[in-house]
Amino acid sequence: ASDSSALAPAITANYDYVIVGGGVAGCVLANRLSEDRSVQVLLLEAGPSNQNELDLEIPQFSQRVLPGSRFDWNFTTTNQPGLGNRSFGFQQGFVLGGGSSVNSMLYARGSSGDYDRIAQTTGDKEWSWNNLFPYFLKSEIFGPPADKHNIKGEFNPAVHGTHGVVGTSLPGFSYSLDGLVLRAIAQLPQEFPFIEDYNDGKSLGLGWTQSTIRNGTRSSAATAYLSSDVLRRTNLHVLANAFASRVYSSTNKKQSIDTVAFIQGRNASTINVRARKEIIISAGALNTPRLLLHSGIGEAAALKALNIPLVQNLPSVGKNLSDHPVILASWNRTAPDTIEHWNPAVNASAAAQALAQWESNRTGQFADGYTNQISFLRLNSSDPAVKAIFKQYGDPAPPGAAHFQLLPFNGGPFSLAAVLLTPFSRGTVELDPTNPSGPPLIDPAYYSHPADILLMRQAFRELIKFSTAPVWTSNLGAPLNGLENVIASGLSPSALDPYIAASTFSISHPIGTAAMTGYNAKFGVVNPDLRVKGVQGLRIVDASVFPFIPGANTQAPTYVIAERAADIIKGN
Ligand SMILES: Cc1cc2nc3c(=O)[nH]c(=O)nc-3n(C[C@H](O)[C@H](O)[C@H](O)COP(=O)(O)OP(=O)(O)OC[C@H]3O[C@@H](n4cnc5c(N)ncnc54)[C@H](O)[C@@H]3O)c2cc1C
Repeated sequence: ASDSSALAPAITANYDYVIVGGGVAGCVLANRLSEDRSVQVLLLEAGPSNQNELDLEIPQFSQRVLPGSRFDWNFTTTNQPGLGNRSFGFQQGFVLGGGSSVNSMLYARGSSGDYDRIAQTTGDKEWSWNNLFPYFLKSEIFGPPADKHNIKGEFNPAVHGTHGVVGTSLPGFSYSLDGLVLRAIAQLPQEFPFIEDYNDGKSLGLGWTQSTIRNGTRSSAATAYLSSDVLRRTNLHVLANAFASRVYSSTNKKQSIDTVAFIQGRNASTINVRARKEIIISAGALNTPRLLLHSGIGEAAALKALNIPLVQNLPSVGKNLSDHPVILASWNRTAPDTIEHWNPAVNASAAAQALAQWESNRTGQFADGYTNQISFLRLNSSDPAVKAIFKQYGDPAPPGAAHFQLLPFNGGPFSLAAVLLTPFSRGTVELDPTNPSGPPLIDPAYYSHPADILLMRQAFRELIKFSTAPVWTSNLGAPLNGLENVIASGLSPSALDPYIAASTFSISHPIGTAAMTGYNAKFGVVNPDLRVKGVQGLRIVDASVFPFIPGANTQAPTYVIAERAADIIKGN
């Protein structure tokens, strides 16, 4: 299954394009660039193949793939002063398909303002929502849910692609919780309006989750863009278990990058491949800056301290790391259809039955994702506390865009997650001076900007408001894990802030560490055409190029960046 030789024929010394990283962006590029059969494309992926891995196919298994599995890079953050000095695992996909092979499959594009802001700040209007919209449709193939229920009123067909490759669909298994959530928003329609489709670029409210699931099976960048017919292209070479350690120039012009050094498998010797046209780094927001720094592209002083010869002084490499912090609030809930009911450790026969059903026709509980509703919500700017934050720090969301997301999880206990979509804090990815070739130092710097704790407090207050809808009175039990004290305190900052610090974790949406800025900007890593500033032959295409974190789960935005990048590279 994860035999890389099944994917790749013999390596040669030269290709037209060498793509480093077979995740969301890398798979898109491998597919689109190799559509031209006259060019030779090599895709290098550090992790194993995704093929024949049941854990990566069954949607409901997404939560058991990570953390700490062989499909995770197993990174850890540095100690976070904003979180009581805790550090924790920062999950990233280590497998063909990258994050999309292991993630929670939520499909969300963000608001038009997320993209218009990129267009504005980079001076390239082609990055605007209106221009990118066709690329969303190009990448997507929207299909029926696993249970084939009538989905009229649950989405807007006008904003979805039906001829693309990444499968998307609405929930394919219903739970008693679904009815409770809908009743809760009907009881609090001002704060939590229903939205038919949150993917039209402007919708705020709570609606049915769209997930990257097709025919009851995870649709990842690998299954979608590297399907068997694409892998049969003789001009596309996909190599798994191939870790790129450096990009460099084979000539005496050190800023003309044309070679990738990589190692395939443990203890293997280094292989060098040349790209006749260009090298594209798509290693993700944590590994892309790591590879750039190892290649001498980064802040001159930091590289000198590490004895890495300087190729290009770009102080912004590894800076501007942004991520969505998330906190959970949980209550006791007993119901016959919480997810635990199908957990093999809790109910082996129900789990075996669900597996048999999934194997026979790709339906049932295992064909569904983890949360059947999703929301995109703005903080209420007429609330005095919110007003004060915006007055002092500015409104971090583009006009009409969400500040936070609430996600209900059908567990017993029942949990509500609050995700801060618009953090001000910026962190870093650096090489570890004590072990430069080891894992990078990842410092998301949560709540290092004073506004973020205030914003998270407000998001949490909204979460608690949601939990006061009358429907929950008879359907939820006691609050858990210290939440009872926070509620008893009337959500006072002295109780709330320690709760937030203790329960914040990452939703694994890192971006921004090789940010795109205008051609004449004094900072940033890539130009609007995604070429590395001051370097020839090298482009970056992945989540690291976002200058601002989108107000959405980050895979759909990354798919669209990569689709447009493919056209830029092909000169379309
Ligand atoms: C646990 C988890 C849950 C998530 N849930 C969601 C969700 O529900 N919805 C959503 O929209 N987003 C979600 N995301 C985020 C989403 O998956 C990412 O935003 C997306 O994958 C980013 O794409 P990328 O191309 O930038 O990087 P990735 O998809 O991470 O791809 C990078 C690839 O490069 C490879 N690589 C790295 N370094 C090297 C090297 N030196 N040599 C060779 N290969 C290398 C990696 O192994 C990886 O396969 C989640 C992510 C995780 C980890």
